[in-house]
Amino acid sequence: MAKKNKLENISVKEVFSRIIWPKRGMLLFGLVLILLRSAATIIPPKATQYLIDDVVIDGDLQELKLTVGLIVLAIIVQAVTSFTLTRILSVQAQKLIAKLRVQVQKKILSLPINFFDSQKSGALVSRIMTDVEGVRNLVGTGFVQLIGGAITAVAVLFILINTNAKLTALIVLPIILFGVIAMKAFGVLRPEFRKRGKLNAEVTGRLTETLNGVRVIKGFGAEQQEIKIFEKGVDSLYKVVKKTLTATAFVSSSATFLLAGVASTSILGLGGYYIMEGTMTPGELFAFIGLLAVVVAPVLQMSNIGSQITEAFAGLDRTEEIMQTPSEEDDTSRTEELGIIHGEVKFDQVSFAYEEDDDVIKNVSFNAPAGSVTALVGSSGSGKSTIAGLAATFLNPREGTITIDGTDLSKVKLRSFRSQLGVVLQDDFLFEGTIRDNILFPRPESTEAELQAAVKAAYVNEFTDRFEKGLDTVIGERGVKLSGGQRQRLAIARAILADPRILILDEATSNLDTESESYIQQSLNELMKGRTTFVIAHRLSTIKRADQILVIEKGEIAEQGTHDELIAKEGRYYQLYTYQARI
Ligand SMILES: Nc1ncnc2c1ncn2[C@@H]1O[C@H](COP(=O)(O)OP(=O)(O)OP(=O)(O)O)[C@@H](O)[C@H]1O
Repeated sequence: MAKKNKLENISVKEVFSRIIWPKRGMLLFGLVLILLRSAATIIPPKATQYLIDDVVIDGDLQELKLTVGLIVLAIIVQAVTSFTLTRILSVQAQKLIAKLRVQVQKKILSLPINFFDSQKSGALVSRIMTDVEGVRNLVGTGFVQLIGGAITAVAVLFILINTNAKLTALIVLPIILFGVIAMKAFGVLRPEFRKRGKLNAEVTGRLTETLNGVRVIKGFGAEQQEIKIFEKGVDSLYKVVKKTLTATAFVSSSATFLLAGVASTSILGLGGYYIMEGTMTPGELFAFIGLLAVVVAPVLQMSNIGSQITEAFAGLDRTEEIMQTPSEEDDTSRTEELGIIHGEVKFDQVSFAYEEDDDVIKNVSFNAPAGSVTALVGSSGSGKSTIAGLAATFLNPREGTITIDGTDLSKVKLRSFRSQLGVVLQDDFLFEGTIRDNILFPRPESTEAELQAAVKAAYVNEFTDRFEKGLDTVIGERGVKLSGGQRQRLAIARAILADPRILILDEATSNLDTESESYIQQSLNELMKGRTTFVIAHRLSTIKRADQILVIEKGEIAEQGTHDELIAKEGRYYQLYTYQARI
């Protein structure tokens, strides 16, 4: 079951051990570069002090050249270290983002079907692509700058105390005040950043649905409705972003006001007075102000980085929520590895509920011998898809057992079962690519001969032969559009190639012309041959050739038998058969 939106904060310790520690070598190198850069930033003010107080006064031309040379060198070191730092750390951060995206996508694909029922696909896309981006602030320049900045600030503070303790005291108070403001602001920011991630996912999710459903929206002239919903979503997103911007701006401007404003003007005033008094040289004051900038710059930077890191944590909180959701395979009771199966499926008093205490399948028992075809018929909402979902292990019984060749399906390792399962659904999933890729996708390692055999068995070549590029024709948004019947045959070819022992078939209801219909029937016959098939049947021809028909009513088996038996019985099936043209 998907964990209900209860967000646990990911702890600093966890982030440290999982994200920062593995990159320690590179981060340490980054730190060394930062310290080197900091040392280089201290040189110009100190050298200038020497220049003003000694070199110029002494008129020593040689020393003047040397001092200016040293300043130039320091500036070059600053430039080179800054470049290397950004280059190395940012690239590493992007590498980590790529890795995390892969992990999150893998995890999401491992989650049970009911997780997807409760999530918008667009929202999941945003979780995979956007939520992990924040880590660039942890591994990128952010974290290292935070540490490096703090070390530099403390070191320079010592130099300042050494130069003039009283003046230094003047700047400590505003720095502490700023620290308090920043901490408060970050506390406010984290939930807001998290909310932003959630809203972003929601808006993206709805947008994806809108674009996918554009035919229905236009068909009902409902564009205005969608525009309003999107506007509302975007507006909430904007409001949250505004709030985070306000908090971040408040932090940076209070830093500018307290540190650059209050601290530096007081120093200018008091320092000027000291010069008049003769207790400080102009060079010392100049150096002091220059060094003050070296202290203030990382503190200012820290305020920015602080919010970036807060953002990173918020994103990781959301990623963590996904990573903590139990995967299908996490079920510790799934220990049995299935070998090659015959395919006998038995339902023994199976009940199932989507919502607690509301059984949609009640006490269903039947036996599907290996290689037999079981047709599920019944009115809409009676539970046909749910039974098929149970047989496919997409759902697990609440009560009762389903066995495969006598092994309890709920104890079986999913991979060992699903590798022998095939599903062909209504309006089956085809992706943009060639027809060949679409058929090969469950079994990419198949040989050309196997592929050709599947293509023939499903009568796909009947239409691909007419395409100039045959099986290599691109289909989808930017390629050839296939008709409903052609799509179905392609999906059938895919299933034939996969050669499953158990087949779940949700027959498409679309009306096809007689020629297409006959191709589909023949390819379905080919597909079902020798496989245990559960078919949610809409074609009379499929139902007639089924070994058994289960008539499902309100989650129960109302009748069971072959077509002839059930017609002779003149019960529910007979009614459905005679009153409805299609079942
Ligand atoms: N994911 C779900 N969450 C909650 N309830 C569901 C879910 N899927 C189906 N149901 C409910 O379970 C019942 C059986 O649905 P099911 O899809 O199995 O019926 P069906 O016979 O396949 O219907 P149809 O022929 O219309 O596809 C219905 O009442 C439906 O509303």
